Amino acid sequence: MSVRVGVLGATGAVGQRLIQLLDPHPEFEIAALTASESSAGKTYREAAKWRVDAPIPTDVAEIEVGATKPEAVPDDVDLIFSSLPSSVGQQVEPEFCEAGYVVSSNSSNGRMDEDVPLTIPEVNADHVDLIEVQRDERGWDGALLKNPNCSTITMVPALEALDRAFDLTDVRVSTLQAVSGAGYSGVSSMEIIDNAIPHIGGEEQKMETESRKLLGSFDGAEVQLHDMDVAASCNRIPTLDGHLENVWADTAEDVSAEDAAEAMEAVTGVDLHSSPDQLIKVFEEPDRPQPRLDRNTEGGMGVAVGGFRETTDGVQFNCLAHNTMRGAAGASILNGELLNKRGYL
Ligand SMILES: NC(=O)C1=CN([C@@H]2O[C@H](COP(=O)(O)OP(=O)(O)OC[C@H]3O[C@@H](n4cnc5c(N)ncnc54)[C@H](OP(=O)(O)O)[C@@H]3O)[C@@H](O)[C@H]2O)C=CC1
Ligand SMILES: N[C@@H](CC(=O)OP(=O)(O)O)C(=O)O
Repeated sequence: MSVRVGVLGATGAVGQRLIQLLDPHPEFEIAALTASESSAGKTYREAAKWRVDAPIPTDVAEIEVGATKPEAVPDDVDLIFSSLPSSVGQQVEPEFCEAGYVVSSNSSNGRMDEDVPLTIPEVNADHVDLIEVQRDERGWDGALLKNPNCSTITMVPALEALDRAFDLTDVRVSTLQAVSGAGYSGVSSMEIIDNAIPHIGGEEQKMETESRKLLGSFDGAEVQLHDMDVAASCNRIPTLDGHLENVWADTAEDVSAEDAAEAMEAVTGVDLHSSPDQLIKVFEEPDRPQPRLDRNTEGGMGVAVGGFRETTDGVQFNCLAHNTMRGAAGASILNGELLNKRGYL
């Protein structure tokens, strides 16, 4: 039997990706859509300025959009996906959890809260059980699970492979991020065409902290952050989708370029519908991965890496992932599948 799901922020850039991925999903059935007061009461077709490069699903198009509050969502909805602005998520996500809903959220609010699990199922699925601690502390029947920031998701699977084999000590990363990461009206064409912007508010700190939580260890009570040092520099460039990152990773154990590529190539997906068979695709060509050519690796749920070089204390490499698929909507859905499999719904 399929799980009835609701989507908060369903009309936005990430919300539309969620609809695209949920409509044909074998485990989930879309039962409720919400957005701001200005969209509430309209059909989804009227409320959403549909911008996905595939037709709007006809059955979803006729659903009436509700206000973003628990009373507007039917009680028989088992799982909520949230892609709200973080200032709105901060306020309403706890209200949904308190009302008994389990929420898989893409928004940045609360990601570093001590009792909120932050997961990439292929990397740290065990952290999901932090929900038990959360429920004890907050008295919720529902639960809140987060996926990380899109730039963080892009590098962490590769870092995890290196850490497991060679012990990471320091990570330095510089990003080239697509405009879709800022939302449809986030960066004006006059700002970004023929340009690069060396500032994305709050992004560097997210990469530096969320990566240490994801690679941290969970002992059943709390997550100890990984003790590696991470420093990031984030840049917006005029690509549409796909964040490309240049990473320098220092390790305690000796590592060659070949060893690093082999460790990453060996990473498989997990037994969840949206997890690819091979999580990390290694390119031999020195000029790959590239956003336009490689962002749809494994249907947008894979990570592409290449450009390996040995450095004095470790390796340098490049990595790329689709920021609204693996980096946002796909990540939330994968977390929803994890919640379902672990019996949290
Ligand atoms: N774009 C991306 O690649 C990524 C985005 N994110 C994060 O995901 C979240 C959504 O991003 P994105 O889809 O780009 O944002 P959009 O601005 O495109 O969409 C925001 C959504 O939230 C709704 N909304 C806005 N204000 C309110 C409110 N006061 N009450 C209820 N609903 C409201 C909007 O409804 P309405 O249409 O009615 O205004 C819309 O559905 C953000 O937290 C963002 O940081 C994370 C990773 C990647
Ligand atoms: N800041 C990211 C997208 C984003 O919204 O991230 P977060 O989920 O951490 O708010 C970008 O601009 O590409």
